[in-house]
Amino acid sequence: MDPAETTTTPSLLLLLAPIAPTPPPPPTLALVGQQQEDKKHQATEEDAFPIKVTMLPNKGRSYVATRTIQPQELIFVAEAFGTTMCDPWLDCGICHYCWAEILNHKSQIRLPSALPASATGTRTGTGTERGSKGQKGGKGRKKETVMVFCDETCLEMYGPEAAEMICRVEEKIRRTWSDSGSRAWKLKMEHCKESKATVGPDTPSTSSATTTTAPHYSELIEQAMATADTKERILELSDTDLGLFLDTTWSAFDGLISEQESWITHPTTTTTATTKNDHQHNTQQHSRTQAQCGALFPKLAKLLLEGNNQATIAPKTSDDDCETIRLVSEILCRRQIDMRAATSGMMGDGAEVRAMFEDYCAMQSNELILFRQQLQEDIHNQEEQSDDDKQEQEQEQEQEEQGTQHQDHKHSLESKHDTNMRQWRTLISILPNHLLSCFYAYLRLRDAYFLLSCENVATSPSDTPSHQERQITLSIDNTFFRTILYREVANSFGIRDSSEELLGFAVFPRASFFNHSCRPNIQKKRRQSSRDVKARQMEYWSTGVIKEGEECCISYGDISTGVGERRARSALVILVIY
Ligand SMILES: C[S@@+](CC[C@H](N)C(=O)[O-])C[C@H]1O[C@@H](n2cnc3c(N)ncnc32)[C@H](O)[C@@H]1O
Repeated sequence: MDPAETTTTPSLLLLLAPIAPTPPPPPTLALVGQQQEDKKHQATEEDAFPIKVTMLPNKGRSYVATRTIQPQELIFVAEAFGTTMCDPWLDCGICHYCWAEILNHKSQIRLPSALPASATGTRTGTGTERGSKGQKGGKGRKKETVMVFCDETCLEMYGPEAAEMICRVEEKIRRTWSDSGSRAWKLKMEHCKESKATVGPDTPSTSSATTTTAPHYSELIEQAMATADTKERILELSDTDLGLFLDTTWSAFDGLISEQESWITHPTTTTTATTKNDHQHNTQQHSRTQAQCGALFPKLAKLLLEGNNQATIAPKTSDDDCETIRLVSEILCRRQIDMRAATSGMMGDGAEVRAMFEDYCAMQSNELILFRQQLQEDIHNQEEQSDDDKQEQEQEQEQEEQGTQHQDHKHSLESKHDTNMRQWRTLISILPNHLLSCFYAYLRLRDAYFLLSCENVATSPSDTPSHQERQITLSIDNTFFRTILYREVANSFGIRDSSEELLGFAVFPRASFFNHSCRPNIQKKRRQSSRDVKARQMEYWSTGVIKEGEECCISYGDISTGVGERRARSALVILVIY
């Protein structure tokens, strides 16, 4: 974003309902430091933006005062970039945009996820009494996936296309994964024993036809195992090496999923199957229906993520997963909408209050720290196992090793694919359980996006041009997913209502450079007014005099508050806003 634009464009939000005092608009995070330097030479001291980002020893980046800040000064306003509502509140009269309670308003907008493909946007329904907060969790989940908004203003601010897409993603996930047990679909993996058999309508039936340029997942698995092959060795890796190890492992997982997707995208597939016993080549024709595609991923998850003795992976999509998935989807939607607006030069007012995806990416990632913490916990839990368990495990391990040796003997008969899967299982057995849960959430997300993209391809010709213009298509790879996930866990704020009920989480990139202090000199305050778009914004006020050069800190609240509230955030600091 052009810094000049951030200081000259008036904020729509501020114009609509200004509050006093109005602070100077904050610049884009990435430009904060530079802009403050520039401002020093232009503005009087009182006008100068009062804080800048500085590196502090052992604390990383932090906001410090660029001048004396008086008590009760409004430092800046930030708007949530990504939000996610806790599952019980999804259809309980809380506006998804401004978080206001809208029980008594009659203009709720409901967005059934099963919109016809030709729908031009949203369906406006009449507000109903159902969905009061009192119903929270009481009557179970309704079949309809909805997002409710105070009125069209809130919906428009949120983005109707984003809301629609998020509903569709969620419904896909819940439908596809809920009855996985009843489906009887055989994975291609079970048929195709050639490690690199390529799929496609015109693919010759030989494994040498592979055209992949990226390393095959088997190479990536080998690469990861060569870096570290036990939990303890992983813990010894430097930050750089651990980063590479995680990149490689996630890319291997991506490769395994992509192989399945490429198989589905070509409805008539010719594969070469080499059986263990007679090495005969069989050509099989497969036709994939939507239902079959939908059934593939739960099977894939079972195949890929089973085998870790310690794994406690939920067989169904959990509410926690859905919260994470909604947040990731919202951020991806917002990114696409912003990119479109930037391309068309229509960023609109309020751009200086709003954060952009680049601001989100500038936040601190907690991936490495979280990984190490979880691995240490896993090791600690393992050590606490009773001697009996250990003995049992040793026996199992012995048998496994014997089996492995036996398998090695039979290596010439074993397919390359079986070997790959064995290696993959060995790799995931040394990963923390929490990472496997992340793999699950990622798989669910990719699955939903993939199925939706199949639907879009099938239905888009009948769409109106205006709908196509606004339509969002989501796709994700592991890098994007991790960028979003591990920044969110380190930086999200819990959003609470007046009775301190946790409604959901939101990320305010502008506020992400505030470090924690038990004696904070900055206080955060959510704009509360009902049906006011500003309710999605956060204000940061000084609590007393802050001298030039002094660090500006907020209180992250009771650190233990967040633990257990959300699996994805376990063991992390949760910023709590009242
Ligand atoms: C919201 S971010 C704050 C900005 C962060 N320092 C950065 O460089 O992006 C939260 C992270 O900052 C660090 N942090 C926050 N408060 C701290 C403190 N009082 N002492 C040391 N580190 C702190 C921790 O790494 C924490 O996970």
